[in-house]
Amino acid sequence: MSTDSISLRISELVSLLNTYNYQYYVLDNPSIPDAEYDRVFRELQALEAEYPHLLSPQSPTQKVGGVALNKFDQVTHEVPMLSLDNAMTEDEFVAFHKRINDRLKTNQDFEFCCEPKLDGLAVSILYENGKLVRAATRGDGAVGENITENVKTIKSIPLSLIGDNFPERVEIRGEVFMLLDGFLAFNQQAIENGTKPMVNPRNGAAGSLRQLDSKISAARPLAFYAYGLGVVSDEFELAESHYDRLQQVKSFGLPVCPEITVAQGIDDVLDFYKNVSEKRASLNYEIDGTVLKVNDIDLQDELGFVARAPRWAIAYKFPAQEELTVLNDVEFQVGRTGAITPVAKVQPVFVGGVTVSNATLHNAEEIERLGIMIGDTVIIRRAGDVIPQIVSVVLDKRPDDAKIIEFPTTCPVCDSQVEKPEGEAVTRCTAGLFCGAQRKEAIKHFASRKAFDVDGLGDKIVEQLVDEQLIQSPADLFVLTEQQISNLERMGPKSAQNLVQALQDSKSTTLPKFLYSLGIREVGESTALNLANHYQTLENIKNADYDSLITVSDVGGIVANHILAFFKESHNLDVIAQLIEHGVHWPIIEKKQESELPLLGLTYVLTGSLNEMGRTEAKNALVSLGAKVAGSVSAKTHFLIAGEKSGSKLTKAQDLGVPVLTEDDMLALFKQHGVN
Ligand SMILES: NC(=O)c1ccc[n+]([C@@H]2O[C@H](COP(=O)([O-])OP(=O)(O)OC[C@H]3O[C@@H](n4cnc5c(N)ncnc54)[C@H](O)[C@@H]3O)[C@@H](O)[C@H]2O)c1
Ligand SMILES: [Zn+2]
Repeated sequence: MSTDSISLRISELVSLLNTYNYQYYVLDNPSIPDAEYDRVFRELQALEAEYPHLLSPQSPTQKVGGVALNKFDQVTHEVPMLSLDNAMTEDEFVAFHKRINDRLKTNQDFEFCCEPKLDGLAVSILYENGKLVRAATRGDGAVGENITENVKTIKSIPLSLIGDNFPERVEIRGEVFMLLDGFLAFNQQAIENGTKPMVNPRNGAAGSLRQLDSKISAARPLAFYAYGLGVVSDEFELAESHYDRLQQVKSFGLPVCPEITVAQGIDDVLDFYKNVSEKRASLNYEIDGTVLKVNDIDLQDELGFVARAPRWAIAYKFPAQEELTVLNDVEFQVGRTGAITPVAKVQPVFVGGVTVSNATLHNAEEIERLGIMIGDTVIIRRAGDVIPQIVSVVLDKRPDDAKIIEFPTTCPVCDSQVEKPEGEAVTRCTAGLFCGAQRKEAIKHFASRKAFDVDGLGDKIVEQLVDEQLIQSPADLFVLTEQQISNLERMGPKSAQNLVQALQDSKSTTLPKFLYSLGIREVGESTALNLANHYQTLENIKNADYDSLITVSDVGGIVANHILAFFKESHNLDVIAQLIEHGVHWPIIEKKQESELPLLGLTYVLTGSLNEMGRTEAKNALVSLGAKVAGSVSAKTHFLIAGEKSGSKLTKAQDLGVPVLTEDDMLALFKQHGVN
């Protein structure tokens, strides 16, 4: 490369880093992952090292990134707040260790204070006579922003130091970070409210702290750990090691990260790194590596500083959890309950310790929220064992031929209609009985105890039958031969004969059971019973429209739409027709007169355990008498039936003055109306 092209590349890199720094430090809204930033940074560092005459003192490699915004008062740091050099690999850490060993001309193994690298932002907090008087951000290292009022709202930071053994004037430095549970809750709420979620906890913390209105900071889940000192009054006697100084800071009343330990030599440090990386997923805050500091303060002083970082410390980072990649395509997978999930097919990339080529896009709303298109450069995240996610799109890198992602209008597995009920995020295939993706679940449900109750047809057998392609829908069960069944694993001629007999026997059923067996979404046993009582025949139910369906007890708008979608799908109707053709039948239901529904208009709630009958049985009996059975007690509840060990529902009923019946009262009621 000619010097010209090198200096051109250097100025390109400088301008890129300046842009990234601006997005990260000023806007608290980075457009690329840290790993990409670090690569660009290192490329620049390497070029500057090779061509020192091209190194400018204005280069981002010579400065602490960040600026103090004018909207805040400025604070000049009495001792500059620096950054840290970093090591990405064990070799780089070992090289760092050798460098300081050479510099100190020792060959001994000195101590390191080993700390997690907290992923938040550095803050300086000044106490005078034990009172918090000022807090500031790092800014450009020399001048930071006065954020005293915001810092005062952080619960783990004391407004007054404790005890009486602290310096008259002391500046504590540490990291403000966001607690993960609070971060997740905040983002979930933001998505529900249609407001902008935080990109990650680090930027969430920075954005929350750099607010003019301290009420906003106060409402965010921020916390603080101290990891160092700035100015300290001369008279105060500080300990001689970094670790002991942190213990002093702790005795002043400031929190210090409990994971911090002292290690002797390289091997112990590497153990610490390994232990913390294993613990990482279980911590309630994000860390992106370890910070390893020469423990002895005299040695620290001997080593001193370079332009932007101390020589006596290094950030040994974990492999990146966020990386850049390209979205090549989107595939749509159908889950076992019919949910259609878009899966991002990305350019394979090493992230979170493994090579990733797929990431979930969740649903249509997520695609819209991200504004993502095929061909986009995206930030992908893989943390711990969590399925890789697409975090955001790098809009600057969108190619001209980027393609819109089309959500399928029919099921990619069985080509049936899909539905996406209003207000729901999930799109589903409506062919519950027919769809290949849903086959196993649909047939297991069909054969289950409360449905067709086929003796000997457990989940394992259903799976084998489907895997062997002996059945494709519940209707195929009834044409299975003993021969076919006896060839299955753990099945002999005798059990095959029994199973065929059990299938024959199950053909005689009831309309509520039949309806329930179909596995229509959200049509449980009691809804099926209500539908059967209301319409008497399957034909009537198939022909019912929305307005009619919602008049049925227990059926709301959502359930009505599921029922309509189910019977609109011709594949489902085919399976039903086959079932009937194979001899499935049920007795005609006599329409009950209103006089035969003595509990019409009454709402019951069941709680606690019953001795004489199951809860479902009791519920069905109540429904057959016209009652509505609700899941929770409210002012609209007429009676609570409380079995043994009743808990909060009983208390609530008593509070609301809802009459409470015992199991015996209930049995008496059933007896009175001829139900047993
Ligand atoms: N994505 C982007 O666009 C973008 C832009 C700029 C910077 N960055 C990221 O920020 C990094 C540079 O930021 P930086 O200069 O703050 O350096 P740094 O974050 O790599 O290291 C210095 C900082 O570490 C923090 N820290 C956490 N735990 C600590 C501990 N126990 N002891 C001491 N310090 C601790 C302090 O805040 C300190 O200021 C880059 O490497 C990159 O990862 C990303
Ligand atoms: Zn399907």
